[in-house]
Amino acid sequence: MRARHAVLAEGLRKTYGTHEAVVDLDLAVDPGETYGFVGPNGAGKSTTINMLCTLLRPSAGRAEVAGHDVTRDPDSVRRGIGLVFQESTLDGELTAEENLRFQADLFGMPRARARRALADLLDLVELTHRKDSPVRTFSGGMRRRLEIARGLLHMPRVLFLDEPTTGLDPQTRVAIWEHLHRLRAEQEITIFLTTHHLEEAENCGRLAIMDQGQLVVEGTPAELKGVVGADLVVLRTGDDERAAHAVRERFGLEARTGPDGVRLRTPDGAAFVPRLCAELAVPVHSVTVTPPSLDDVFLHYTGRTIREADGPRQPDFGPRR
Ligand SMILES: Nc1ncnc2c1ncn2[C@@H]1O[C@H](COP(=O)(O)OP(=O)(O)OP(=O)(O)O)[C@@H](O)[C@H]1O
Repeated sequence: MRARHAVLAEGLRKTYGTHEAVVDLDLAVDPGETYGFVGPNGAGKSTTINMLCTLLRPSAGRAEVAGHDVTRDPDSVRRGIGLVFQESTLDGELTAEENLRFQADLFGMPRARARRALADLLDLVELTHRKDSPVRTFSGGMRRRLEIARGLLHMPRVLFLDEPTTGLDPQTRVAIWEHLHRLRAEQEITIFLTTHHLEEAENCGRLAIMDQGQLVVEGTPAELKGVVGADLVVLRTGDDERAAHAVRERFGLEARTGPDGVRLRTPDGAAFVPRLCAELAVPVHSVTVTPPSLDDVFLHYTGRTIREADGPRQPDFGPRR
């Protein structure tokens, strides 16, 4: 029988001495979901994933993964999950195929089944043409794809990915996500990942924002952004002052002029723009609509931007307001 939840945690806690790394965590992830754990460095994401993967014993509370209790039945949990860690654990001297075969042997997979699974997975992550090359000759993105394939070799029900695209360039990040979406659709597995890249979190069906060991809020990216509020609409017009005045009078919205044009906020920018252009009586040269970002959500709930919480980092979340 299939477990009702792919991942379930109740009052899960991890304490290191007096430091509470994870505090009374409750969560439930359905089979087939892509669930993201988002938060700055030190939020407790890896500690949580390690408890769920049976690599770390909880200090209190309980968790079930793929239908099995992580403390009472860790072997069954391990058989039901695949893992991709932040650091590469591939052997650079072995070829892609040898790395996978080594893993299949570890799992005691019968040869014929392993051969088929291996060929299918190399195909899925588009590495068949490089299967005989030593992994040391692979790019970062190729290695990560191979690691994902390796994590899937024994056909787990839940794939855990700790920071799946950290250290990869934005194009490679997008490519990895194309693979992840495809494999979720083709293999119907649950994906549970941690990330502190907010743009990556957009790929998840549901997100939990974590800060200082606690789950701050949970929801779909759209729900979370909806809580923060309105889209930003920026108009370039023939007469910005007149346009701003008309927006205030006609639509009752706050509108300000600035070097980039007229700025206003409204809950559904895309639906509002056609009406605005039709009724404004000022020529509109261009319109941009920017939805609230997940960074806005993080700020809303924690009082800090994720970058402030993280310390100095590269600006990789796109434009901020
Ligand atoms: N073995 C340990 N001993 C003591 N403290 C630890 C240990 N492992 C983690 N911590 C602390 O627990 C907290 C949570 O760490 P964790 O690695 O889970 O965070 P994270 O959200 O995964 O961060 P990152 O994105 O940097 O991996 C941090 O304050 C960390 O310093």
